[in-house]
Amino acid sequence: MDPVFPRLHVITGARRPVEVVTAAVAASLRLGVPDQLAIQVRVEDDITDRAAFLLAAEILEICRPQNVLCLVNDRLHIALAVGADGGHVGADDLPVAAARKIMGGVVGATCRDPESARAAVADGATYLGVGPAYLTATKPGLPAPLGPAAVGAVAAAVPRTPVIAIGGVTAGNAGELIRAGAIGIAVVGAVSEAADPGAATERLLKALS
Ligand SMILES: Cc1ncc(COP(=O)(O)OP(=O)(O)O)c(N)n1
Ligand SMILES: Cc1nc(C(=O)O)sc1CCOP(=O)(O)O
Ligand SMILES: [Mg+2]
Repeated sequence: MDPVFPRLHVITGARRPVEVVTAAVAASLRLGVPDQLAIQVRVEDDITDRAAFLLAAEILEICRPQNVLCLVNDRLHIALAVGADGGHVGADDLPVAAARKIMGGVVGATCRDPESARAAVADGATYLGVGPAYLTATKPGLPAPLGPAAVGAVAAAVPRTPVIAIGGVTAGNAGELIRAGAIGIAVVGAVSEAADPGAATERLLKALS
């Protein structure tokens, strides 16, 4: 497992993504841990590639000078076009092996059980997003929450690969996911919906320290 793989992944939501990313990056700098933060640019499916490209390019410009990892969800052609550090794929996206073929950098893969986790790692995944850990209103249609024990079972199946727990994660429940075996967490609402996204990022980073 890479010891410097970021432990807090802030995923953009529909609301004020650039403002949220700016605040999150600034918070990581205040705490002196920009290498512990990753930003994942995630847009809804009805957003055009052009708009997604422009957003990803703007967000990469905020992240790169500060050594904050910048990933793009789903649209690996956009990750490559802007020169992001990598991308994240799930069941409806490019297969992990195909993503690995075209992406030299980080490839994240969504997995919900030990078997698919082992397969994703064999196919070249750098890290796994495992969830939903808890109930979430951010993405409809997800399976029932796994809870910390099932997240831990996935992590135990791939001991050399960072597992990032996602879905309903907050500063209050992050600790039990880490104790269960996740190396980190990914959040949308806990930062995007916060009145103060910078303060929310600080709370999450402190919960992981
Ligand atoms: C870190 C992380 N984990 C899981 C996901 C979900 O990816 P996916 O299943 O492809 O769903 P969408 O995000 O594309 O709707 C993620 N994005 N990040
Ligand atoms: C995009 C996404 N994927 C999930 C999965 O389990 O695959 S949960 C999720 C949404 C995470 O948002 P929030 O932090 O607001 O719960
Ligand atoms: Mg996807």
